Amino acid sequence: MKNKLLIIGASGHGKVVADIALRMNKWQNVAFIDDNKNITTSMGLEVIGTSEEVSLHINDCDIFVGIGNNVLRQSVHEKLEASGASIPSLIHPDAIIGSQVNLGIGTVVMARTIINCGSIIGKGCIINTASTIDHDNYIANFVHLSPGVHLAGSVTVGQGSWLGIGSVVSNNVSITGGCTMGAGAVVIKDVTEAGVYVGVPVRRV
Ligand SMILES: CC(=O)SCCNC(=O)CCNC(=O)[C@H](O)C(C)(C)COP(=O)(O)OP(=O)(O)OC[C@H]1O[C@@H](n2cnc3c(N)ncnc32)[C@H](O)[C@@H]1OP(=O)(O)O
Repeated sequence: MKNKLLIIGASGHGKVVADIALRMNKWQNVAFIDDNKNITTSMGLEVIGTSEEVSLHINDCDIFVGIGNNVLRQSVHEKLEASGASIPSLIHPDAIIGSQVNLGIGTVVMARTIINCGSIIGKGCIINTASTIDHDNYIANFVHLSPGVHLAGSVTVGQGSWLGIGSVVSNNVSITGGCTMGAGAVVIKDVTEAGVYVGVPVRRV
């Protein structure tokens, strides 16, 4: 671990990421990188350059991708990882993490989230505010669980899927990669084809 943290992305999601990093109190300095040259500060923190300049900071900073879009976050994260960057995981002090939970690098766990025992969370995931992941879930890489998502026991969510705000998944259900579940969706059976799903119970749109 380094004593500086650089967050790639200074807009909405990046700001929440920075807030969590500051509350963790592990880094002496937290700053942003952003490709919008008009943004010079965010959250009172300095924006020190664009993504082209990230390589200049790899030796002296931990680096975290604070980009909400799953595809873009995956692409930036994978380049960083390949270049040997030190990528932390970030956990809000008010999150509750059970025993035998594994969290991948580049994953952020936001306030009031609960992850119960035996769950595995991949890398580059967003476990957003007040979501719950019950026991023995498997969340693959680059998934976003929006605020207030509730996953029952033994749920699987495949790579890059995005579950919209307030969506709910029943126990033992598996959602394949590349899915979008709309706000308030309820998933009661396996979803085996990538696509956009909405409603209670979900239908593909
Ligand atoms: C901190 C944060 O902000 S994290 C981000 C949280 N944000 C969210 O959770 C947003 C989730 N996004 C949604 O729910 C979106 O509506 C999506 C992604 C599911 C669909 O968006 P689009 O692809 O633009 O679809 P579009 O708006 O054209 O809707 C297609 C159809 O699905 C319906 N639909 C869309 N969303 C929903 C929903 N959540 N529940 C029920 N029906 C829905 C529409 O009414 C429309 O139906 P119709 O064809 O009968 O008219």
